Amino acid sequence: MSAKILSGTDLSAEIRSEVATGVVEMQEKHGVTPGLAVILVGGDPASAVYVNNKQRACEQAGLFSDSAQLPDTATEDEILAAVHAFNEDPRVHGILVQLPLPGGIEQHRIIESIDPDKDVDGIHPYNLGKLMQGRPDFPPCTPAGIVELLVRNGHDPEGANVVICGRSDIVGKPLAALLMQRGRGGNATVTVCHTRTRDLADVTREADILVAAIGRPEAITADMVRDAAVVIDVGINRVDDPSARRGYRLKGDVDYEAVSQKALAITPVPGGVGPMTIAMLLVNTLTAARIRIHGRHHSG
Ligand SMILES: Nc1nc(=O)c2c([nH]1)NC[C@@H]1CN(c3ccc(C(=O)N[C@@H](CCC(=O)O)C(=O)O)cc3)C=[N+]21
Repeated sequence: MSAKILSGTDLSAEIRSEVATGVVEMQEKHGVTPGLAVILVGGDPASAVYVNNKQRACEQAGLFSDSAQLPDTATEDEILAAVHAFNEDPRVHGILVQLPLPGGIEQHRIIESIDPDKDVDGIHPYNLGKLMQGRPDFPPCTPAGIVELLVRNGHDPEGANVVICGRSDIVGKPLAALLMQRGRGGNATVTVCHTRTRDLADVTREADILVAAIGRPEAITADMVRDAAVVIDVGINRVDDPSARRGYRLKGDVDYEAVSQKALAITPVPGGVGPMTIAMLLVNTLTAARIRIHGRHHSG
């Protein structure tokens, strides 16, 4: 058997065009153009690629976009000042601070300085609290993208055993919360695995839906996957490849070749979860603009 490929490239294009329609409607009805600001600290080339992708996606969907690029020597106060400036900027509805921040910066202080109404990443404690209560305004982008990939491809997590490998604040933990909540994309039975999990393969083999968010290339091998499982690969590992255009290749956290022989469906890397993350960032930015216009209760 060869797994069906769940294309994030295709679905993200669909969602971005839905956002574009929403943007035009908002401009016509309210004269408002939703805007996103990205703050990038330091010169990590991978981060710069994502920031460029985000800005290009904004422009294509008709959103306003701005960015602040600070050197990796930036102080906490300088980063706080950049956040504050976008908090006060009326053209900006959403703010994303690219993580991780350089060592020595108190990441939580920066995140907590973001206006929760502009926190389109959904990582401010206020928004994470609402997520835990099953009423998120801004579901974190990568988890939200994974839920859309599942639901819109006919793999509703309701009643399924979902195993998530990885417990980060930005992927594993919020994804578990989304999948276990009541309502659309939820009602799953969720297990979260991590570096201290005993007999990991015994746990992953129970998964109807397996999510790999580990950050190590090909960590999930075929023997860890149940027949006909749906496999979601969140990994975006750069591995050296002198024959590649850029000198590296992207590899997921899943051994794609072997696992796709066994799975029912699988996301590729690149072209899977990555583009979905960006699409959901635009969705959340449109939501943030709606909230500014109508208040938190009518944000849909
Ligand atoms: N506050 C915060 N929020 C984030 O959402 C966030 C972050 N920090 N820090 C870094 C990670 C990573 N991330 C990606 C987004 C898009 C692609 C993406 O578009 N990937 C393409 C390929 C990109 C390439 O060619 O390198 C793909 O998978 O097809 C990848 C990774 C968001 N992140």
